[in-house]
Amino acid sequence: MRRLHPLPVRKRDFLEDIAAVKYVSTRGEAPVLGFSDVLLTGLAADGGLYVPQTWPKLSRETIAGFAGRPYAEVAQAVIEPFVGDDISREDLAAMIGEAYAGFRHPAVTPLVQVAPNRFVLELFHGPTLAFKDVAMQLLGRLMDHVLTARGQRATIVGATSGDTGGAAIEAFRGRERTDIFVLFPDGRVSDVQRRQMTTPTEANVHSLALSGTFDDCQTILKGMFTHAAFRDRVQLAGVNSINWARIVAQVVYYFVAGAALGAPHRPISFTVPTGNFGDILAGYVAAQMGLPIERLVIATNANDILARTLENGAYETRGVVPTISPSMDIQISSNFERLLFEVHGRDGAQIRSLMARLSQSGRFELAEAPLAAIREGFDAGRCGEAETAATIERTLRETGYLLDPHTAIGLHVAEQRPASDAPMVVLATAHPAKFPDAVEAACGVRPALPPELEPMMSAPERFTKMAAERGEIERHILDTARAATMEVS
Ligand SMILES: Cc1ncc(COP(=O)(O)O)c(C=O)c1O
Ligand SMILES: N[C@@H](CCOP(=O)(O)O)C(=O)O
Repeated sequence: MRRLHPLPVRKRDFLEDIAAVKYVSTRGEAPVLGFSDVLLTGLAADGGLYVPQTWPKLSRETIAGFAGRPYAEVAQAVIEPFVGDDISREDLAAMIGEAYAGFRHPAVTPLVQVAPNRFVLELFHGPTLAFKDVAMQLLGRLMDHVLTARGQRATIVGATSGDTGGAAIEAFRGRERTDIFVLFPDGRVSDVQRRQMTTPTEANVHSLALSGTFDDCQTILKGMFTHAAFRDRVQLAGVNSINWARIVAQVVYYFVAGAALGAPHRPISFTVPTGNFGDILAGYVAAQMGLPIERLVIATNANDILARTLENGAYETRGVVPTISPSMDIQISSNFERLLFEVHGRDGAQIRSLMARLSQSGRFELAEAPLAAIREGFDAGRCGEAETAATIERTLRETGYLLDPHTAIGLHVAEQRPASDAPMVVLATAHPAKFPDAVEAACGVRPALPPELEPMMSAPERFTKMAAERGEIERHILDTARAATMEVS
């Protein structure tokens, strides 16, 4: 632990726009809320996702000034305009300082050069070795802060394809005001990921292994949020990237990397291993705030719905295929809805219509103009199983750098891109030690866990196996959650 004291707080006048931001739903029919309410609400009551009414802007001088500054200082400048007056500047600074003090690297998210003009942004130095920690360590503190101020409790439910679950449990374990339930697809996560969810002994932690895929877990979760009686009775809150606070915390590292590589004086490109579209959406937000981004490149595994959509304009779900990058085994990318909202002129009615078509027929077609608007900022590429393994092996052989399978997908897709003067940053979303079997099979090297995580590999596991059936899961939560208070229909 390096720093537990609040950071020195800078004056607000270095921001162009500090007005308190209000949030609207992508489906246009939920109440307009402030930051703290959005934080506790998760999914909007109309099934949409909250986005800020306007995008705060950072000046070029502010962005240039981020170069070489401590991570926590940049985080304060980027996050504060989204929080507004809901949380005091001093409290926010203290929470940011604490959230990143425990990271294993002093830079929090260091950049590593792997080729001329190509960099890996290591996002895995948090407690559970995944990029999720960057947002989740702050989210746990923010929620606790708001719940304490309001004298409330909450029941957190999260859906995970492997990493969100462990990071959320780590952030909320033992917290007095929350119970946390994590739904994960049984048999479809790595041993390390499963043990991060099943070995914590705190009474407020509940891991549920569902027979199904991540998409089943996420659909059940969204169903709970639109089941008003259940939602109210357990005081439901969410920690997936449907929660706007998750996205905001992930915007920070785009600015950190961009400024380190010369922004705003030159544009930067980012390739992002993508599943639920939260991480790359944070890049889009950074661009809206003023970071010059040349391209945002979506990298997918065989579950390539987003790559297909960019190719032919049809967003069409297919069955989830298990891969050696299990955290990206996702076909319904929740946060794509936030981008759809932007490219449809923020028209909630159009988003309701697209989402209704998706739930009725598993597909919708994008009109020409919104598709063109998406293609203006984003590219996409896919990487198969053999290419993922080959990228791990070749990168280790040629550079000595050991990739996890998700990051390997990003690097492979980045390598296929035409040459450009803009530096390319590949987001390294997980530490290779989370996927030791896949990494060893690819390159013969078995990455070791940091010593403090070793004991969990032989600790007893505790989890409940359940069918992917929302009613049964809701009953289980009602029986177990300490925040449940009244009858539900
Ligand atoms: C290791 C890893 N890489 C990439 C992703 C995809 O990120 P997102 O869901 O934000 O698109 C995930 C899961 O979210 C992940 O855990
Ligand atoms: N890949 C994620 C899936 C959930 O994504 P989230 O960012 O919406 O929480 C995981 O590892 O659980």
